[in-house]
Amino acid sequence: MIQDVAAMKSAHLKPKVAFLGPVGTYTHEAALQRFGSDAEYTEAPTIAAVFKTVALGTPFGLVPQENSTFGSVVETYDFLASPDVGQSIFVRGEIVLAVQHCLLAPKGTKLADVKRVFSHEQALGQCGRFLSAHLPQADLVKTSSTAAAAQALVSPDATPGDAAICSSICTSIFGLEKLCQGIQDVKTNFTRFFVVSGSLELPLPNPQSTRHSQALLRIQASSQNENDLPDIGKFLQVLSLPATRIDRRPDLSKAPFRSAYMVEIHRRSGHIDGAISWSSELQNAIRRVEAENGEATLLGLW
Ligand SMILES: O=C(O)C(=O)C[C@]1(C(=O)O)C=C[C@@H](O)C=C1
Repeated sequence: MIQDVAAMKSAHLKPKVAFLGPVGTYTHEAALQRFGSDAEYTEAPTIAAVFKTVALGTPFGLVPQENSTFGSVVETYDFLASPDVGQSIFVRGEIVLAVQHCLLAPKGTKLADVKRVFSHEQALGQCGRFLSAHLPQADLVKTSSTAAAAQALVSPDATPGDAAICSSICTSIFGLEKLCQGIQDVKTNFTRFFVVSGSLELPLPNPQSTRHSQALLRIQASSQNENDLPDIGKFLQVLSLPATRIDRRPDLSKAPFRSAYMVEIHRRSGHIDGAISWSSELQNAIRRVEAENGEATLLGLW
């Protein structure tokens, strides 16, 4: 209890925030926008490591959730499908960032010299048309983040002809040269990030709103009914709340081909000031799913 109070106070004064590193990723930029330059930042090498760092006690974390061109970030949803989320990690907010990708390479490299392009699979996907039009022969190498791709170009393993797709800021961080900019397929390209925390109660610094109107639930078939294919339509019907998106990942805790559905819910606007609280509304909805032999877990509230 004393520890909880201390954690709350320190989260407020100088928040500790884990992000997908190294410095220079879009996630770092989103974290700086949300928590400011005074926060104490921890670089995590992968998205899974951000979640784990938060589960182990770092109060906040930032993970990419979806890109407006390439879609859901699979590594994030794989973690949201796992039992840790909803127990020791919760989604507490979101932030949207405009993403303009650049092609960077060591000084002196020309576009015609490029043989390998390093980047996060999201960035490679968002620049698919540029890559097939300008570098159709290049090998595409997936990295854990865009800044990790830029870092690879200055590592001892780098070879001439290596380039990276990443943010413009990596030019100065890693001493690289910009070969092209704005290379993503769609000019207006945005990524949405989730703010995650180890508890639903820990106060967020500079909260965007004190009234929660969004939530994330994970819906699965209950363990007793593993052999029946669950009727997700039925679960959504009894949920009886506006579901604005559904993502599906394999449910690794059950039989093969079973699903975990991550369902984003918005509170009906007329209810925001209503007598029943948003979390009570959600608890009632969770009970209705359970009455239909489903399992529903609250993964976040913001
Ligand atoms: O690699 C980064 O820079 C990230 O922050 C990850 C990430 C993602 O996973 O979507 C974030 C924004 C861009 O869409 C590309 C990559």
